[in-house]
Amino acid sequence: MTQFSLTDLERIVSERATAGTDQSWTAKLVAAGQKKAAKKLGEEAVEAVMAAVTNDRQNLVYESADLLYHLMVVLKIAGIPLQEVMQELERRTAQSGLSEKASRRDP
Ligand SMILES: N=c1c2ncn([C@@H]3O[C@H](COP(=O)(O)OP(=O)(O)OP(=O)(O)O)[C@@H](O)[C@H]3O)c2ncn1[C@@H]1O[C@H](COP(=O)(O)O)[C@@H](O)[C@H]1O
Repeated sequence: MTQFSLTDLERIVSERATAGTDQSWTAKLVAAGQKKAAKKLGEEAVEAVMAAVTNDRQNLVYESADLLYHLMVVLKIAGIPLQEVMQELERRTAQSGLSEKASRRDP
């Protein structure tokens, strides 16, 4: 069982964001801007979806790692701390997804 967490990844992304662009993919993406980073996030999401629908377990693990990493880069560029996302997830634990969906439905 690994001790590595998204908080560790957030710290690494934050540290690498200001590294030399010839030495760091993170720095390169951050320098390229949100449009490029978000595009990469979308590509990795599609790759994860493809792995899921083809039941490619090993690739789904690999693409999920790519997806989470690129999400951390996008959040970094947007200036959104992971903590804020976790707070939103925590807030949602008060209600099931189905009842939340029902509450949004037109009467
Ligand atoms: N987790 C990751 C991680 N996951 C994926 N990637 C990189 O994401 C890039 C995108 O992958 P693709 O195959 O889609 O890239 P590509 O086809 O070459 O991309 P294009 O040029 O076509 O846009 C690759 O260069 C991967 O190496 C990552 N790069 C960095 N990290 C973490 O960030 C740390 C710092 O990395 P650097 O910022 O590169 O020092 C690493 O030690 C890791 O912990």
